[in-house]
Amino acid sequence: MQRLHSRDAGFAQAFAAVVSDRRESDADVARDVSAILADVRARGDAALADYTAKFDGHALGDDWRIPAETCREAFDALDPTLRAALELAAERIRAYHEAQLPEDRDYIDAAGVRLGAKWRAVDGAGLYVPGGRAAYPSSLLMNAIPAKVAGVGRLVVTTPTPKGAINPLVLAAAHLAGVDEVWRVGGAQAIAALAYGTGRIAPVDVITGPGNAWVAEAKRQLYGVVGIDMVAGPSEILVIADGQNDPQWIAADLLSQAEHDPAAQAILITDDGAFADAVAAAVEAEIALLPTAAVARASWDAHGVIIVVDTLDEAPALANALAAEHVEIATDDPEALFAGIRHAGSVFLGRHTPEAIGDYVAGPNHVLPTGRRARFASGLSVLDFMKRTSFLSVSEASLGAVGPAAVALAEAEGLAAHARSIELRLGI
Ligand SMILES: NC(=O)c1ccc[n+]([C@@H]2O[C@H](COP(=O)([O-])OP(=O)(O)OC[C@H]3O[C@@H](n4cnc5c(N)ncnc54)[C@H](O)[C@@H]3O)[C@@H](O)[C@H]2O)c1
Ligand SMILES: N[C@H](CO)Cc1c[nH]c[nH+]1
Ligand SMILES: [Zn+2]
Repeated sequence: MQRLHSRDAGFAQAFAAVVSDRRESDADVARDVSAILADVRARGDAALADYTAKFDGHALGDDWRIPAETCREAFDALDPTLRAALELAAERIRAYHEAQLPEDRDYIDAAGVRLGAKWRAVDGAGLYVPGGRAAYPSSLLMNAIPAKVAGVGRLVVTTPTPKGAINPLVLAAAHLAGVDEVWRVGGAQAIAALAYGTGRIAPVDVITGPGNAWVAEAKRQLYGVVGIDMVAGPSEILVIADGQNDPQWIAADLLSQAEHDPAAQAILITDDGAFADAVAAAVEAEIALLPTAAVARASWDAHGVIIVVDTLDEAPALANALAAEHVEIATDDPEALFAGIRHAGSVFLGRHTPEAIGDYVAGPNHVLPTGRRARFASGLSVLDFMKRTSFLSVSEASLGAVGPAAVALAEAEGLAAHARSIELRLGI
């Protein structure tokens, strides 16, 4: 962990280095991913099986696809408390995303031209559910429920099953969310299979979901062959906290994201130096209690940052430069700082809103842009599974009103056939 003070000489340079920290994807990852994508495109299922053996330690036999029946059985066998938790999460995620459904437009403008747009779902969506270091039934719900709400016809999940171990809660979530296909493949190779198709897996139109550096880079490289939601890579949290917080709570919040991945990042901004010390000590005490200590330790040591500022008024500008996936504001009046936050995947307001509540049950999507992409991207939504087709209808009268201007522009562009197609109808 590195500790900075905004008053120190050299802070601007040190902070710039934090902002440009390339945790997610370096040249090696990009090169390895492009080789994997090319190989899956060329060799299909054989390449998928090879990479699954290499990275997941699992030999695919006749068990590539998990039958719907197995998912239903996993759901039926759930412990009642876990089943209720999954159902609560699903209900809340569904309600939040139903409110995102866009409305078609159809109207006649002042010139008498009928104009509008129709929203339609994609035919097939590939939903990446991470599974390398942890299993993510919550990410299955976060992917599949918006896709269902959008009206996608075919929902295809890919998820790695390291050493062949299948997480039953992921299967139960697939049943609950109405997923059509579950394939036991992960990593860049799974993204390639979804984009190009293989002998077994038919291609999809859009790929969504989070993953580690290889998954995120594969989606980035394949954009254009398929649609993607955004690049949702290793998790990040920025906590802005005054000295009135319990240091243990804040330490736990920082570690909640550090434990995802050695490439994850947790940052604290505070205006209280003694509180910064207390949080640093609490992180050490909390890490010792975690079964995920090794990953959390690697992330905190390599990418953790504590920044002490003179006043929290400095925090929004720093937060906007970081454009973090998650921003927690733990103060009495979080709205005051929230007003200045322009770039963040999701913001958690107040001392009783830990980021982890958003990971599971709050309702907004936890698939969020990382690596400063919140400057231009948003969290996964129903709209990522839909596209808009515009339409127009021009009557003889309204062609008379707007047609001559189009003819003038076509002639100015030197495109005579364009001009004629309008002029002939105008009888010119
Ligand atoms: N941004 C978000 O919205 C969000 C949400 C949830 C999780 N996450 C992130 O998802 C990630 C989950 O990562 P994970 O590793 O547990 O699961 P994962 O499924 O994303 O990755 C596992 C796969 O990575 C591939 N891989 C691992 N090492 C490789 C190597 N050296 N070369 C090529 N491929 C390799 C393997 O194919 C393996 O199957 C974490 O980074 C977590 O922070 C992000
Ligand atoms: N924090 C992750 C997004 O960065 C989502 C998640 C799923 N399960 C636990 N956490
Ligand atoms: Zn999380």
